[in-house]
Amino acid sequence: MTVNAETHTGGHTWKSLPAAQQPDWPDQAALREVIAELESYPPLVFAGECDQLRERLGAVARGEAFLLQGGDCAEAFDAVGADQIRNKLKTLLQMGAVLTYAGEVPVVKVGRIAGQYSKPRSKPTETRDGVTLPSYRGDSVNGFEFTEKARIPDPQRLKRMYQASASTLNLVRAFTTGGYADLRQVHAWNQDFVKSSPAGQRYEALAREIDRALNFMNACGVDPEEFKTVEFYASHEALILDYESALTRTDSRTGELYDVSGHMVWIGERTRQLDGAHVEFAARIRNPVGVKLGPTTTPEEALALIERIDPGREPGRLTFITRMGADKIRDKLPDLVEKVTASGAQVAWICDPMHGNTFEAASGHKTRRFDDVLDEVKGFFEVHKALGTHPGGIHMELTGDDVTECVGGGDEIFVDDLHQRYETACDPRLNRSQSLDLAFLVAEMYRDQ
Ligand SMILES: O=C[C@H](O)[C@H](O)COP(=O)(O)O
Ligand SMILES: C=C(OP(=O)(O)O)C(=O)O
Repeated sequence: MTVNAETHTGGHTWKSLPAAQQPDWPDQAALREVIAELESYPPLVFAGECDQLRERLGAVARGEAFLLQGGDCAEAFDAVGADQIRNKLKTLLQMGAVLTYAGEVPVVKVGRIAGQYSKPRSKPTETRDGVTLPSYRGDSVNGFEFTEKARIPDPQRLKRMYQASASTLNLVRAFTTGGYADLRQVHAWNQDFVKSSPAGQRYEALAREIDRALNFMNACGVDPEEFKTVEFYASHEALILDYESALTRTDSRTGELYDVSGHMVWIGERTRQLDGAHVEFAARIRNPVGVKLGPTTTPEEALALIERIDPGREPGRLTFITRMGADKIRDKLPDLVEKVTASGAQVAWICDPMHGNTFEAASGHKTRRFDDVLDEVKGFFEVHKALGTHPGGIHMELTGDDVTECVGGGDEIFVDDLHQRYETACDPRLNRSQSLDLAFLVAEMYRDQ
């Protein structure tokens, strides 16, 4: 990986195009200083790892693997402690074990982690009790606290984003390669959970089966190294382009540009304009790229996105993350999948059953019903089954903590419970029990497919 005068030129072509959802930084000179500093920082990931993930996602696109992508809606600078990171990872590892064992499919594990600090918003301002302030846009931009001072965009926060991402990634790497993610730990991941939750008990039964399978293999003299560590990748929305392009570097092996702020980045529903800066940025980097597709997406737009971002039609390069809403997916998805498939492109199709199913409860909490989330995933599987295409994975907002942000699930959360542990800075996440419930149900759907 080299950083030289040329490094960023190819990564700057977005600058002449309209960029949606960018902060209104009040001090441009301060922003320029921060960008220059970020440009001197070392990469957070290695370009070769991005290539490896692209290959893994190629298997997803070809129908040979399943993507589990999940984590916080918005990571927070004050939540980078070991317990919080371990809890998220543990939940994803447990979901991965369920999907691999019960779904009988290799699972590619990607966190919404170590960089998910920036949020696009529906409205630029928020009003409370007659006071109007700029909306919170993620810890990378401004503070969550509803005060004038906190809500002023501060570019120094971009450096904190880098530091928080680096610390998180460091711990994730330690956990996933240092023994914690060894498959023999399937019970340990569940220890604090087994007694308190039906999902935990169901998981324990599955973990016993995995144990028996491992013991059997061991008795046969097979003890694969692959079971001792886990391949785990980091992803986030590439929203704040000044940050992303400051971390875009020329790979010395290939001379190509990589956004080394994470392994995979995606473009959101609000920033996927074909003539916009985000698509231009994504087209220039070699990382695997995701694009969110909401219910208004036309097949022509999807095909144009493929032309821009994946002109070489390389499986794994482009992942379409559909987020239609449970009530729309069965209507809207078939045409997209059919026309994209007919074009010969091999994208990975992933279902985000969260963002199309948000509503405001009477208490004022933004929430989602577990049943709507499940229904969107069901619709996703139905559509792919009818078309003979591959339901490639799920993209979830979840946490390892026992929060009360989404209603329903086996260990049911009611609307009246929402206030108890509502901790998200933006959208509601499934808690650990709801996440595991969902993993079991998705594994069944996958096997039935
Ligand atoms: O996480 C996604 C978006 O940032 C979020 O859904 C926007 O929420 P808002 O409608 O409250 O702005
Ligand atoms: C903003 C997000 O989603 P979308 O772009 O689909 O609304 C998100 O996933 O954080």
